[in-house]
Order: sequence, then C-alpha cells, then structure tokens
Amino acid sequence: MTATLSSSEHVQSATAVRLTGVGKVFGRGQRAVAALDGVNLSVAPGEFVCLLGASGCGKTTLLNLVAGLDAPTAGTITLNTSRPAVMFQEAALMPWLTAGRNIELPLRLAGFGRADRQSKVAELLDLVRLSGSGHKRPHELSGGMRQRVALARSLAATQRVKGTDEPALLLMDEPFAALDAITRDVLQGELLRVYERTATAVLFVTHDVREAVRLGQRVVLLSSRPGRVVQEWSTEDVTDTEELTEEITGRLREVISTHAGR
Ligand SMILES: Nc1ncnc2c1ncn2[C@@H]1O[C@H](COP(=O)(O)OP(=O)(O)OP(=O)(O)O)[C@@H](O)[C@H]1O
Repeated sequence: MTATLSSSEHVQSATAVRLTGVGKVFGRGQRAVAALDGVNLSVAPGEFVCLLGASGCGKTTLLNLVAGLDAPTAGTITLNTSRPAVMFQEAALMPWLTAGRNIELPLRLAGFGRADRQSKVAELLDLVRLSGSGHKRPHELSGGMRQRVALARSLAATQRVKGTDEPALLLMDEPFAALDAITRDVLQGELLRVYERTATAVLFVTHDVREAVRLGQRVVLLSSRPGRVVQEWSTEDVTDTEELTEEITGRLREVISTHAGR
C-alpha cells in the first residue's frame, strides 16, 4: 500500500491521503445532518495542507474520518501512510506523567525498546525546545509548552519500529486556537521549523485565514455545511501574502453568506 517514490511519475502521482467523493451524514430521517458531501482532496507525502472553513462546516468530521475515528457514509479514503497521528485544540496530556513520559507513551505502544525510547524522547524534546522540561508534569507547564509536548507526542506517534519507508501524516485540529495571540504566533513558527525538519505530511484544520496562509503550502476552502471543497490556493511563489489573505477572506465571507441565506 506504501507509495514508492522511485520515478518522477510516481512522485507526481503519490499521495499520503486521498479522499474521493467523501460524504458523511449523521443520524437518519428528519434528524439527519449532512456534514460533508462529495469531498475530493489529496495530500502529497510531506505536503502541508490547511483546511479552512467556517464553524460547523465539517472540518473536524473530515479529520476524524481520515484518522479512522469514524467512517464515511459515502466515498473512499485511501491512506498511503502509517497510522495518522492527531493533535487537538487541547493538549490532552496524561496529568500524572511527566512531559517526557507523555512523549514516550506512543513509542512504548509502538514497541520501541527502552534505549530507543529514551533517545527518541530526548530528540523530540530538543526538537520542540523543551530539553530542560522533560521531567515536569503538565500542570507545571504553560499552555504553549503543553502544546509543544502534544506536538512532540504526535510526532512520536508517527514513528514506527519497522517500515520507516511509509510516509507519516499528522492531523491537526485547530491546535493553537486556545492560545493567546503571541504564543500562537510563536508556536506557528515552531511548527514550521519542526515541519521542515521532518518528512511528515500535515493536514491542518483552522478557521483563521492568516494562519492557513502562513502555514500551508496549499489552502483548501470548505463550503458551509455540508462541507465540500469550493476552492484551493497554492501559497508557494506567493510574494504578497496580505493580498492572498484578503482574497481568501473575501471568498470565505461569500461562502458563509451563501449559507446564511439558505
Ligand atoms: N456525532 C455527531 N452527531 C450529529 N451531528 C454531528 C456529529 N458530529 C458533528 N456533527 C454535526 O456536523 C456538522 C459539522 O461538525 P464539525 O464539528 O465537523 O464542524 P467544524 O467545521 O469542525 O466546526 P468548528 O470549526 O466549530 O469546530 C455540525 O453541524 C455538527 O453539529
């Protein structure tokens, strides 16, 4: 199932994840809620894609489907990666474990030996600039530091004892939304730095256009419920990010007002 990046044709056609005609309806009959409808989307190995949409358009539903936490009612999802790691708005760390032990947990579950776990934890703590805080428990850390631990734990969850040729996929559901503006700004920069040092594909959900343009190589706009892809933009080679941010914001407003008029 793993994509082999052995020729340029493969490189172009390889996907970490592909959604084809994906739909999701919750409930039945008169109470049925169509959250997603005919979503077509793919993310290439190592690509950073931001999924943007108004509140309630189905972004979290889509991430849950890709994560395998729920099943689509229509269409198919093809994963060519190891099991995706998920990071949420709340760090959801184990409060009784130190930062280091929290990061170690997925490595333990994946079957890494003790020495390997210790060196990987040290590496990941260093990657998220928390080398001196591995012994601290979550309540001793700031909100931003807790999200750094959560990021390191998510990256740990993408590690495999064998089969390292499988590309990794990180699913992020508004991970910085609960942080103050300055911390959010710092963590966005940190995420980009970490992303550049790993080969992980990222599908990042946000309703913040500026965040999407700053982080994503591609920004994909979902319509209001039922969510479907209405437009996408590449941010690569864009010199004027303000102009792009304004253009996407305008399109997002249109999408929201279309929905409000229904
Ligand atoms: N388990 C469920 N049962 C019924 N309806 C659901 C369920 N989960 C989500 N929905 C509905 O599906 C729609 C999409 O929800 P979802 O949480 O995916 O949106 P979202 O874009 O992530 O929103 P937000 O940005 O506010 O987090 C909403 O109308 C929501 O009420």
